[in-house]
Order: sequence, then C-alpha cells, then structure tokens
Amino acid sequence: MVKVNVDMASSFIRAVLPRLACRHLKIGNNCNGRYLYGCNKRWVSSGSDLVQVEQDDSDNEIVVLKMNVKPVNACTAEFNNAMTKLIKDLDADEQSKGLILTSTLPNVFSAGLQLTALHGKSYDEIKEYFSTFQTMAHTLFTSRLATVAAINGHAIAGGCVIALCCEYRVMAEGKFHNGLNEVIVGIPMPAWVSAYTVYALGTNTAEKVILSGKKHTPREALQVGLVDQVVPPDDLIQVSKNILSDLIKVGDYPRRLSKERLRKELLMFSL
Ligand SMILES: CCCCCCCCCCCCC/C=C/C(=O)SCCNC(=O)CCNC(=O)[C@H](O)C(C)(C)COP(=O)(O)OP(=O)(O)OC[C@H]1O[C@@H](n2cnc3c(N)ncnc32)[C@H](O)[C@@H]1OP(=O)(O)O
Repeated sequence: MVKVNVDMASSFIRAVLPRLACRHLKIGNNCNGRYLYGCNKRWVSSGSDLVQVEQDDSDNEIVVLKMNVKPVNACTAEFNNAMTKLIKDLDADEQSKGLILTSTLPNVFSAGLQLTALHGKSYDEIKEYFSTFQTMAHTLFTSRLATVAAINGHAIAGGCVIALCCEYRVMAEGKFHNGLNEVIVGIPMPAWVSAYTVYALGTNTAEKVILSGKKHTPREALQVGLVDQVVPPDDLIQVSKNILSDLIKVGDYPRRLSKERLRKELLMFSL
C-alpha cells in the first residue's frame, strides 16, 4: 500500500494542481451547467442526460453506453455518479451480459477529469470530487459485465483510464490521441491508476507510458497496448459488438468469478 503525506497532498492539490493543469490546457473556470445536454435516445436508469444507454440487440444482453457530456466528456461529478449508478444497475440486471462504452461526441471519447471543477475548491471538496471519479472507475473495472471500450476519438488522462477499466479496447483510426498525460498537466499519478495501467500493459510499458505522459496516435496506442485493435471509424461499433459477443459466449458464472478474482486485488490501491 502506498503511503502519502496528506498535508503535502492537500497543499499541492489546493495551491498548485488546478493552476498547473488549467494553465497547461488554457481553460477557464466558468463552466457551470454547460455540460447538461439532453438527447432523444432511449434511456435506461442512468437518471441523467449525461450518459445515454441503448440496449439494441434482440436479447438485450449487450448494452451500448454513450458518454454525453458536451463538449469533451470531461468527467464531472454528476457524470461520474451517473455512470456509477448505471453500471451498478446493469450489474444487478441479470439480463445484461456485456457493455460497450463509447461517446456521443464525434471526435472525443473523453478528456478526463473536469479540471475546471478544481478551481477555488476546498481540499475536502476536491477530495470528494476525485472520489466520485475513482468510485466510477472501480465500479467499471470490477463490473461483472464483459466490457469493451469503443474509443471513437481522443481518450486523454481520465478518458484513457476509463478505457483501461474495460477488458478490451478498440480505437477508431483518425487524428486522435490516447494517453496518460497526468505528469504533463501536473498531476502525480495515483497508485490505483498506475495499478490499472500495469494490469493492462505490464509493468515496464506502463512505466514508460505514465512517466512520459505521451499522447499516442491510434497506431502508437496499439503498439504500447493502450488499445487492442484499431479499426476504421465506421466499423468501430460493429467490431466492438463482435468482440463482446465472443466474450459473453463463455459461461457466465466461471467468467464473472474469474474476472472478480483477477481484478479485486487491485482495489487495495488508493492514492
Ligand atoms: C485526496 C488526496 C488527493 C491527492 C492528489 C492525487 C490526484 C488524484 C486525481 C485522480 C486522477 C485520475 C487520473 C485522471 C487525470 C485527468 O483526467 S487530468 C485531465 C487531463 N485532460 C487533458 O489533458 C485533456 C485536455 N483536453 C484536450 O486535450 C482537448 O480538449 C481534447 C480532448 C483533445 C479535445 O480537443 P478539441 O476538440 O480541439 O477541443 P478543445 O477546443 O480543446 O476543448 C473544447 C472545450 O472543452 C474544454 N476542456 C477540454 N478539456 C477539458 C477538461 N479536461 N476539463 C474541463 N474542460 C475541458 C476546453 O477548455 C474548451 O473549452 P472552451 O474554450 O470554453 O470552448
């Protein structure tokens, strides 16, 4: 278990992190409410317009979940909580067997944490915000469902983490980036994110990916293992469905128990 000096972490978060991150990204503070957009698709129990769900196969076994937080799927606390609720609801629904995670936005899978949410907030508020993201990621990582990320655009930092929580990652060809740029924007990588990255990429590659902070093209992401497959954009969802169909062919009980045994050890990591 990694130990951190909480006072140091607290000062760092309040004083340095929001400034560093937002200076790097050239983004402002005033984003309240701008992400709340509606959509005309069918909704299943997310209780929010920020996550769109389609159960469009005849057996309702495969769920397509679309992140819908305009303009870049920054992970607001409301979004994180809606995702957590949804995944828990789907986990509890015996009919659901597999989940495809993608985005309604044409060029962005997710830009990661909502950096603007850190401005002017107290240590406790920031900690609470981080915990909504971590809870969402843990819930996805340990979901009993088979999970495929259909990465239809940029997947940066927390966006890349969301994809890493899935069992299989397919990325669309295009001028998109995929990577863990936390060290570049001034965020020391939390141990749990490192653990997930090591789980997906292996220790050596994970270290290189995390410490470089590099944003990879789809081909580069394939080479380092951030994604498992790169396909033309038009094929993304169908390829993801095909993969998911194969994944859920395996007996449900041995599959879910094995997944649980493989992944639960990683929940010991916090910061
Ligand atoms: C308790 C103790 C704690 C201890 C401390 C430990 C910390 C623990 C933290 C847990 C960390 C988990 C790991 C996750 C980390 C992160 O996710 S950090 C986030 C990093 N994200 C990025 O660097 C992505 C930045 N964005 C981009 O690169 C681009 O926007 C894009 C995604 C490639 C899309 O490009 P494009 O289509 O050209 O759009 P833009 O014009 O750039 O952006 C449109 C508007 O969206 C705003 N925006 C972009 N990203 C964010 C964001 N992440 N948050 C909020 N807002 C964002 C951007 O400013 C634009 O806004 P306007 O100018 O107002 O239009």
